[in-house]
Amino acid sequence: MSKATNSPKKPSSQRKDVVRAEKLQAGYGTKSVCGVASFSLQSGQALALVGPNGAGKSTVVKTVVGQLEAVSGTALIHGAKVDDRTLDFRREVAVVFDDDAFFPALTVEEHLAIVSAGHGVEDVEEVIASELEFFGLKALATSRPYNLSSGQRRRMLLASAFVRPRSLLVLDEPEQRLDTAMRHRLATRLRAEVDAGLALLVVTHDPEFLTTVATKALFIADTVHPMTPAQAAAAIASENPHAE
Ligand SMILES: Nc1ncnc2c1ncn2[C@@H]1O[C@H](COP(=O)(O)OP(=O)(O)OP(=O)(O)O)[C@@H](O)[C@H]1O
Repeated sequence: MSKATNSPKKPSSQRKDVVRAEKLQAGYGTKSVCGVASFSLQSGQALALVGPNGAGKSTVVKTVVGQLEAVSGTALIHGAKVDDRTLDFRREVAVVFDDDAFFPALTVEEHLAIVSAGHGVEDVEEVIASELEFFGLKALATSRPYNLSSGQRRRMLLASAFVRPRSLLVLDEPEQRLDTAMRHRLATRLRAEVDAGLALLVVTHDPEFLTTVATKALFIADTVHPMTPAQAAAAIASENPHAE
C-alpha cells in the first residue's frame, strides 16, 4: 500500500461525481422513510441534507455509504456500487456518525494512531499532534474515552476522520455536543477543505454551520428537493425549536 498524507485530494480539472444517487429510496427492509432522492456530489462541493427530525436524513446517508441496503435505486461512490468492506472504499471515505464507537481501553491518542497508521499515513505523530491541538484534546491525549465528557468524546471521534486520507467525508450532525467555538472552528476548516477539493456530505440542524460549510443542499421529507444553502438555512431556522 502506498504511503498517504491526511490531506484531502486536490480537485482535478475534470470533475467527476464522488457520489451519485439515482432514484434512491432509503429505508428499512422494503419500507422507505422519505421521498426518492437523486443527487450528485463532486470534489470541491459540500452537500447539506436538511429536514425535520425523523425525516430520513441519517437513513439516506447510511444508504449512500453502504451501511443500509437501498429499498430501490442506486448510490455510487467514485462511480462504483458501494461496498464498505472494500479497501478502496475505506481508503477514500471517512464517516462519522453520531454513535460513540471507541475502544474503552485505548487512550485518545492511541485511537487516533490506530486510524492514522491503519490508513498508511507517513507522519502519524505529527498529524496526531496537529489534530489534538485543533480539537482541543492535547491535555487529554492520554485519557481514556470514559474519562472524557460527551463533547470531548465527540471531538475525539471527529478528529479520527482528520488523521487519515479522505476524498469524501460524511458527517452526521457534526455540531452535536460541540460548544459554539468548536462548531465555528470546525465549520471554517471544513469549508477550507472543501475549497481545496474535499467532497463533503453532511447532515445538520445548525443554520450557521450550514451557511459556512455547504455549497448546496437537499431538503429531505416525503418529497426530496434541492435548495440553495440560504434556503436550507432558512428552512432549518424555521424548524420547531421544541422538536429535538
Ligand atoms: N433501525 C431502524 N429500523 C426501522 N426504522 C428506523 C430505524 N432507524 C430509524 N428508523 C426510522 O426511520 C425514520 C428516519 O430516521 P432517520 O434517523 O433517518 O431520521 P433523521 O432525518 O436523520 O432524523 P434526526 O434529525 O432526528 O436525526 C424515522 O421514522 C425513524 O423512526
